[in-house]
Amino acid sequence: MNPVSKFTPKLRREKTALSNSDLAKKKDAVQVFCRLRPLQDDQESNCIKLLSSSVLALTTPAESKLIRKEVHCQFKHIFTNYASQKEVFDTVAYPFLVDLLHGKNGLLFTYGVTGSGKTHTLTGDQNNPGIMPKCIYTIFNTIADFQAPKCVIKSDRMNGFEVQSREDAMQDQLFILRSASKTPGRSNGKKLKDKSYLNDGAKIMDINENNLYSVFVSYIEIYNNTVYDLLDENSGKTLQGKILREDSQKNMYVNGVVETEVKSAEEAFELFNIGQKRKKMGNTVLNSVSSRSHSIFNIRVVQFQQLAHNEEGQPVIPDSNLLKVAQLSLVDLAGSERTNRTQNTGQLLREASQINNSLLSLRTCLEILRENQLTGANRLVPYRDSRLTLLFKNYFEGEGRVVMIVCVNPSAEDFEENLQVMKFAETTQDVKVARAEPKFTPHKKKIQKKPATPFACKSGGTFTLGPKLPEIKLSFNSLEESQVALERLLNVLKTRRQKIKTADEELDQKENHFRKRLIEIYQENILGKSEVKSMRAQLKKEKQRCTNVESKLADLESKNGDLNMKLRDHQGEICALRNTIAEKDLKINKNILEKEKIKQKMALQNEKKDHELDAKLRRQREHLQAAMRAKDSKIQKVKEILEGDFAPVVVVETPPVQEYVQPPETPKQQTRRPIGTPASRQRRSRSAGDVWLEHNSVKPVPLGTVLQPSMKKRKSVTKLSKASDVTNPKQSKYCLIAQEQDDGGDVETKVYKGDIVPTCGGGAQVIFNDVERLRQESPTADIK
Ligand SMILES: Nc1ncnc2c1ncn2[C@@H]1O[C@H](COP(=O)(O)OP(=O)(O)OP(=O)(O)O)[C@@H](O)[C@H]1O
Repeated sequence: MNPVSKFTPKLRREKTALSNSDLAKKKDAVQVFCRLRPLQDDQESNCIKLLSSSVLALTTPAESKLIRKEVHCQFKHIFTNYASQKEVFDTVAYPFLVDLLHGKNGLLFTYGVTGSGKTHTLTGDQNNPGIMPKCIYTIFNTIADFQAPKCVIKSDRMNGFEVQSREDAMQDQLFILRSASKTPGRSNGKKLKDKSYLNDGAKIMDINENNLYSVFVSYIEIYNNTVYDLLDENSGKTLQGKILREDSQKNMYVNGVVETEVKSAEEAFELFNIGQKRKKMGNTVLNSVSSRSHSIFNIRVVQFQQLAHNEEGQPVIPDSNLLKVAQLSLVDLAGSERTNRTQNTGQLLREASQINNSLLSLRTCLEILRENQLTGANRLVPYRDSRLTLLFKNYFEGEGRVVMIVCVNPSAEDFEENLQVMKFAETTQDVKVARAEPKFTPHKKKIQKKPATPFACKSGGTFTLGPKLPEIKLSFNSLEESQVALERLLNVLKTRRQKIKTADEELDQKENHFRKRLIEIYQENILGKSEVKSMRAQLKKEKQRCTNVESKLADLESKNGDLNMKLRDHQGEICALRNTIAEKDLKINKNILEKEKIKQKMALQNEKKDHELDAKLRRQREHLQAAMRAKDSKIQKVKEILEGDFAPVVVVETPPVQEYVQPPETPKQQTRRPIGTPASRQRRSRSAGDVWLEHNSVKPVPLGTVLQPSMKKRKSVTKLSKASDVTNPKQSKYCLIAQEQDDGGDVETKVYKGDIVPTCGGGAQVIFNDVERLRQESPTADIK
């Protein structure tokens, strides 16, 4: 049975009128909610303080290097870390569903730092379902009794919907069943209850019960600024990028996106799970299951008024133009990341930079929108900077309600990122978007009606010329009977003629209608042809542009190649020059080293010479001093001899002074020439061992050397005051120790040694036969 449209296109004109005047007046600010997630660890420090149910304070953590401050942020409502998924759904998403089932669009997106709970809020898990599963359940709980037959409404993959005949719908249903049984992963929503979520039975109360509803879902992701269809079965393992297009009503849509009709929540979840498996996820330091792309789960509800049922009890379906279409986009944005915290590298780092770029574009667009609205400026909003903003362009320009949930991890570690998130939230709240109005399908495509057979009668039976011709039996016997038969024949012929005339008229009418239709088709064909022609021209232009760009690219590439060659040459030259420089540097360094060595050598030689000269000088000086001292001591001794009452002392001539004089080992008397020694004096007996008379005139500086005068038995005196000091017959040896210290601290010790020889007068005389000299140089003398 072909569907018959019972509507006039009036409603459409009403909609256009609304969009021009009323929409411009009714504007609502974007609603921004905040949801705090629980801290992972109770010990973690918190940077967020709740001041009321809509205001929070963000405080700089003590360990931060930033100046300490408290930033206050206001939201439509703040959900604390204790808030349940139901509370979030009831407050944020429920109003969206009311709108959706009344034909109004909506965009709900979660925004926040990675790991702040965006996916948890939007999807949740089986026991704790988030906004998406709750929305799906609520829709099906509500429209359970008002669902349109499957496949009667069909997506045209160009953002529009078309109405199918029941036969086509049946065929499509069969096709779906067959392909579902062939595809191992698909179970047509029947066996997937175990993968489902908890249904709390929520419903929307005031829907239009005269309408029938069809629900369609699509699931896309924007990864590295490319749009992918997560439900595209034909792409194989690698998803193909999709392009964004504008439909006739300037709505952005993903060209060729798979939009599947679902008849139960489970079917929707099955598709969501299929898409979820294809979604790009990553394991980062901050979240083990981190979304690396922005994912968009679209729910579209198509509704139409059910005016009548046909003889078979099937609803009569209206024209495609009168379908009311509304869309709810649930967007899970990838988390903003600071690379120094996530420590991402390679692919993850590239992804993060793309994520941050697209979020930055979103922020820029909203900032410019706000500026335009606040100042009346007309700055171009750069929606085209990223696929994310381009896709949602219509929402920000008044295609529906926009709500953002800012997810926040209150951990002090997230402070700096949270600060940025709060700034963005502030900007977003100031943006106003036109209030959503019910939308009708943007596509005008009508179903193909089968052309009526010109000769078919309305009842659908075969064409007859009317009642059968009566049998005529003419008889000359009964003229009356013949007359009646002829009249009956005449009547039948008249009826037939009338019928033929009516058929002729009908035929003419149909012919006219057919001709008219033919002309229409011809005109459409001409229009189509001219459209094709203009598109071909455009394509040609584009191709030409492409060729130009390609040739430019080739030029640039060859130039680039030349430049690279030159660069390589220059690099080679630079390398050679560097090598030469390095060699020269090496030589210079060698020369410097040699010079340094020569200098050191010369300095050493100079020093040596200086030392030698010094030593020579010192020796000469000492020699002179010694000579002087010898003279002095001679004079002194002569004096003492003259003054004393003991025998005159014979002084041994001092040997020439040396640097260091070792005490003589062998009998020195043999080598020394005694001066003035009395020839025949008796020497004291030495059988009992020599006893030394040690004469220390002053307190001597302790020698502290191994060279000590060898005196086994000794008697020490500091002064010879009496003659008996010398004449004691036990003493046979005399030793005089004298010390001198010069200005430089050098000490010179002299040990004069001699034999005590008794004199004939009963006195004694000392015959000096040896002198030992020990010079001790002060270690600091050289430094001076
Ligand atoms: N309100 C909450 N209550 C309980 N657990 C939460 C809440 N919010 C988040 N979580 C948990 O925190 C973890 C990270 O959350 P989620 O994956 O939702 O972060 P995300 O913002 O989507 O991160 P990304 O941007 O990296 O994808 C998950 O294990 C999630 O269960």
